Amino acid sequence: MVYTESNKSKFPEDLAELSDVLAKYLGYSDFTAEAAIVNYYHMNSTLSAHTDHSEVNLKAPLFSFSFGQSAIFLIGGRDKSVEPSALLINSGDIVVMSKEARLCYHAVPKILPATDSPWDVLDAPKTGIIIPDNKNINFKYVSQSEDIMLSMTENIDNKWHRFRDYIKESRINMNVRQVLNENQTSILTQ
Ligand SMILES: O=C(O)CCC(=O)C(=O)O
Ligand SMILES: [Fe+2]
Repeated sequence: MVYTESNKSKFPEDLAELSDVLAKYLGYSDFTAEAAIVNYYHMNSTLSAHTDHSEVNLKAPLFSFSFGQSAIFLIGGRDKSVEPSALLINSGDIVVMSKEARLCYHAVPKILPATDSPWDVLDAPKTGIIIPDNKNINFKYVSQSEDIMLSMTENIDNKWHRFRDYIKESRINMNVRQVLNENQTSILTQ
């Protein structure tokens, strides 16, 4: 069993908020972000062909957020006889695996150097960085929005270089799923 009630923690509020905004935008009004895998890739990392089938709810879409270096993403069919298509995934791209694609085989055979490096923008003195005014945003999941705004500002001012040095040679993928069916409150009562 991949998912158990005895081994779980609270889903991060900011990622829940981001997933909710995307779900609403795409028309998936019932989507709830309940589990996420964070994949860390070095330049020589690969992820072999697999399907994501451990969730109780296999109808809900899967949202895949990518940052940093680029990747070749292969997506095939429900079995390995289908020849896959290749997509180039760049930093900031979101792959949505929904409907037929939800249970298709996929893989990451290659990480490629990004041609664009948006993380360097923060080296320039405060150009292009707009911290939104949280008073005008209605958050659904984020409870302490002031804290998030504060840590964003602090990270930009003091800690950004650490992330920038890391991401120059890495790719981070956050793979968000709904686990339970609608009206289901725990993994035990399916
Ligand atoms: O890194 C990616 O783009 C895909 C990751 C993935 O397929 C997974 O976590 O199941
Ligand atoms: Fe996957």
